[in-house]
Amino acid sequence: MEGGELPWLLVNEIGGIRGILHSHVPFLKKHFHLITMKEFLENRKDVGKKVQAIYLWWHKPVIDKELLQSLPNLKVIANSGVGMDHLDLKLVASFGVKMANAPRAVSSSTADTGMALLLASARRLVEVHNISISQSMEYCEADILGVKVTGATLGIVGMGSIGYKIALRAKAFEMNILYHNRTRRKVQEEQAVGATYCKTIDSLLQQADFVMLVVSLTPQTHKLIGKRELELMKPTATLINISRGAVVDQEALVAALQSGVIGAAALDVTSPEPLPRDHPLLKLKNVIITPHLGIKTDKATYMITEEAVENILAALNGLPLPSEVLPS
Ligand SMILES: O=C(O)C(=O)CO
Repeated sequence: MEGGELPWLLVNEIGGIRGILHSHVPFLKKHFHLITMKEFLENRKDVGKKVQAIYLWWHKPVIDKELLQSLPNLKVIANSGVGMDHLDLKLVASFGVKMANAPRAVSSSTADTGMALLLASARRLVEVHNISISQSMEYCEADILGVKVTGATLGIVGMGSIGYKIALRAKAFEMNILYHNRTRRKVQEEQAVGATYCKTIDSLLQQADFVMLVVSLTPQTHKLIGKRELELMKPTATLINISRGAVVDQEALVAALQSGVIGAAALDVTSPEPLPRDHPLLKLKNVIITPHLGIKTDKATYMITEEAVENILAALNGLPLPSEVLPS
């Protein structure tokens, strides 16, 4: 690829499972000269000097010391999502490289995914769909009673922009909303969505019919929900995870679901992703698993690319990045 005066942007690949979407390429090409990892690896020395930015799509390419050392003019890495747990922020910053995520583009679609899982689990949509398309016509008589969402209590763990959008949606479903967050939201913000702050996660777990995990994965939230926490939940409660698989102790979750410690789980994220085909979670009737659907809508993914471009251009022009992420 030849690229006039445009800055060089490295992406993992174009298309494929871990590649940027074909439909985003014309927009990216307006601003950058695109280089794939394959092209970079074929001519590491010449290409490496030219790359000024990386756009990470679904956590790829992997950013390690070796790659950073091969890109002496790299200024910025933009991530196609909000979670940055796949990046060693301190390492990247030590190379003088700025980082940005895409919170504006992500929050609504991820909140929709959370609500979709809540509703699908409550009304056992996957189970009844499977019965409906099976040969058996006796499904009307089957004992498939769901959980009433209206009036039920939702506990949101993590009240950032995604958590708050979930609360907005849950309010429309007339749910009682509890939340736990490192810092309490302003009273006006709580009132706007009718959410009550729980100082401890334990009290939220004890009261909620649905617990929705929306925290970032950090050393503090790793296995935040383990055996003890699951045992605090109601035996009828549903755990919904749209954050990261490692926020939950998965072995403890399997045991809790098998023994009726909790009622059900709906998981958009697991550890690892995807789960091995023989994993016990895949065999449980009271579990719904989606493949990290998160932001995946046409509009949201396009907005993510727009947000990434905005951040990259700001960094290359020496301006403040709209969604800069700093190492903590
Ligand atoms: O934004 C992210 O990090 C996501 O995982 C969205 O699902």
